[in-house]
Amino acid sequence: MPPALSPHSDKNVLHGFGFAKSGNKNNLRLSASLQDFSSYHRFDPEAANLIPEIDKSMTYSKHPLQRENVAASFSKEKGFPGGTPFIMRKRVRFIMVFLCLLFFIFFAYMVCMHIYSNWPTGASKFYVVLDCGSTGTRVYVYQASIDHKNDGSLPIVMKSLTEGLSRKPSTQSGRAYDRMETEPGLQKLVHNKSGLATAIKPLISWAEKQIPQSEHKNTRLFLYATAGVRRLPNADSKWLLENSWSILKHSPFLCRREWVKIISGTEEAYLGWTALNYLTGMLGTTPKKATFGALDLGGSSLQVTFENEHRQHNETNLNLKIGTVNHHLSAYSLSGYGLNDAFDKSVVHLLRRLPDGSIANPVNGKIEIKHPCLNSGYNEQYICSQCAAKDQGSGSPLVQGKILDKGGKSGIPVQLIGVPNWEQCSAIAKASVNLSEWSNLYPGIDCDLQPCALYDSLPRPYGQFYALSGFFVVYRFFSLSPEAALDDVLEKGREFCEKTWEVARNSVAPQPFIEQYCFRAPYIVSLLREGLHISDKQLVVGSGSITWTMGVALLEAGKSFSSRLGLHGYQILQSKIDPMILIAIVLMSLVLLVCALSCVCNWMPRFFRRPYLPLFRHNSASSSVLNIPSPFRLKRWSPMSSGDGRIKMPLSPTVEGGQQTPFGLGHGLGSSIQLTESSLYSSTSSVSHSYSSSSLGQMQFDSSNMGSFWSPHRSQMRLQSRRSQSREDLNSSLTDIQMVKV
Ligand SMILES: Nc1ncnc2c1ncn2[C@@H]1O[C@H](COP(=O)(O)OP(=O)(O)OP(=O)(O)O)[C@@H](O)[C@H]1O
Repeated sequence: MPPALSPHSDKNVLHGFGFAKSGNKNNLRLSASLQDFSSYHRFDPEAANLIPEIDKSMTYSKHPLQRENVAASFSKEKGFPGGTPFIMRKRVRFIMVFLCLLFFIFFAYMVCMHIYSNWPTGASKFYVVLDCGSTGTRVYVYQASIDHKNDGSLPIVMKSLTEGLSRKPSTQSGRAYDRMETEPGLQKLVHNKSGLATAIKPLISWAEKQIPQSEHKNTRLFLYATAGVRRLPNADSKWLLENSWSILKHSPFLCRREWVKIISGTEEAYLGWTALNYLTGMLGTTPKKATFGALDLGGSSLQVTFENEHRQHNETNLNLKIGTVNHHLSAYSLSGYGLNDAFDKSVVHLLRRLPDGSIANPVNGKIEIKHPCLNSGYNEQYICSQCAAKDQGSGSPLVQGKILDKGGKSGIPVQLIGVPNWEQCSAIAKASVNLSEWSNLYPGIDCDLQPCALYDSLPRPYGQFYALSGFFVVYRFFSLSPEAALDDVLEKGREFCEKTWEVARNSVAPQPFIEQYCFRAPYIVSLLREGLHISDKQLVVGSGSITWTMGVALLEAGKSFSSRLGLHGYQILQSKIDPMILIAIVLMSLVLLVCALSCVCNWMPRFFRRPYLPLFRHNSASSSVLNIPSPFRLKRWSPMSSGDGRIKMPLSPTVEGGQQTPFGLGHGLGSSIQLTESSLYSSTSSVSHSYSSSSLGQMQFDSSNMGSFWSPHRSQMRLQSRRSQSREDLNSSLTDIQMVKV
């Protein structure tokens, strides 16, 4: 107990409330609690212009001691050696508080985000993606959910729903893919409303069955068209998209007009790459792992995507940020390099070599083409899509006119006759790959010297690749394992070509394009080796489940989950915080909060300002207004026992006057001490903490317990009834209390 505040001091009695010396600013400052400060800041003696105002307003201003006491009591220069101006100090304090709170908010945010992002979420999201390819239209349904694994991988689980689709081995089923699809591709259904509805509606109905009905409304539906629709005239593709939208807007799913569109070759490329690297566990991992390049071979185009640190080719560059990881991609699409288009090119190639007369005078009205990649005995009509294309040399059409066959295929009908010859077939496959055959490039590209499927402006693929879609289809057709070498493909292709058409057709399960596999075998080998300069060592053949549609769902799910968590680009979704660091952050934020509250004690929650928390009260009595090291200094509180065994409290008038403890807990023991202090101290506080608004507030609480000691005094009643005590009230209270004491 500070001697200057001792109730036993004569000087204290003389000066009323323990202000031992009018000139002792230390002691005087001790008498003011934290709560006083902001209420009485106008008492600052350094703020000269305020003093006359104070003098005028204060009822006790004529009392020299009190006047001096007040001035001394609120002089803060003790806390700031050098006499910093009050406004400056106020600003510093404000900035400190602001910084503390800022840090506290930041740390609290970090902790919340960590907890929130690791919170197991049962909720999953569904996505429906319609892939309108050149070969057909398919629907994919994905279910996405969050799953935090501790291996640094992306915390999104993407599941493809395939209920009702039975996957059979290639010997039993010709269907290479595990998907719901309709044929032909949309590009063959221009201005055919009923055909379009037949192509789309069954897919939507199937998707509806995959997803719980309650989720239909919230399930996003996307229709993305690729190469087949991409190469249509603008008016035709527009018609297709508008009419597709008319069907889809009536579906139970959530669909917008802008989600019904043609995606560019580059988009298709990076979406496929995203799906591949997600499924192989390479996407967005921390630390970053080497990703796989993707070779996605469709019916019409080939998409090439790989991570490329050398970014000299701007038009193919793409920056993809997944989680905290940046991926610099090269992504491009080679139109006309898909399996179906490549076979078409082989027909064009042969057509070009026909004598002019055989085109001008077709046999029985049909142009006959002997194809070295067709089995003997094969003799079928074929609609050549590119035969009506302009001859690159002359600029004139190869064949005049264009017809639509029964299936809606547009092109020139030709009669294909199988005349198998493996060497010639391999040469035609190579010609289909060589860009100089299909462009005005001169001189032609030497496939041994440079990747002859690529323009100079396109970056050469490097690194490890997954060969997807069409590559997978060919491998599956020949029952090759994913590890099989390209020479194995050639071997199988040669064997297949040597069979008669009858034998060849019956050697596999019924499926489309059986006749083309004799060509497809040397074609994919030539495309990889000569067109792209990719060797066996760089290659793995991927499964049919890896499609760009999963990339759509994945990126959508990423957006949706990260925005739900208030995060950006999965950054925090991905971040892993060590539990020890987390604990440190929690502690740090609490310390900062306490610091902030200490700085502005008036902001301290009322709970902490209650007198039954002796720690705080005592502190305020023993420290200066501005120099409070810690509000929680328990050890400094020590109730004293009076000679008669009752509890004595510092500065307690009850002690001096031999007053009984209001709760009758006269024998202060153990845990009762605080309670006793709490009730007793209210009287004490009204004296020693006479400027404390919290004390005043406390007095209100304690009045009912104070019994006769306080109740007769009008001033005390006033104190009890008003929490926000004005200065005048306070002064008059002080005067009254002084009188009581006397
Ligand atoms: N279910 C299937 N069974 C057997 N082969 C198939 C099947 N679906 C497609 N194919 C073959 O695989 C090739 C590639 O098909 P895919 O679906 O990947 O391409 P697409 O999407 O139609 O083409 P693009 O993206 O160029 O428009 C097709 O040309 C076809 O020959």
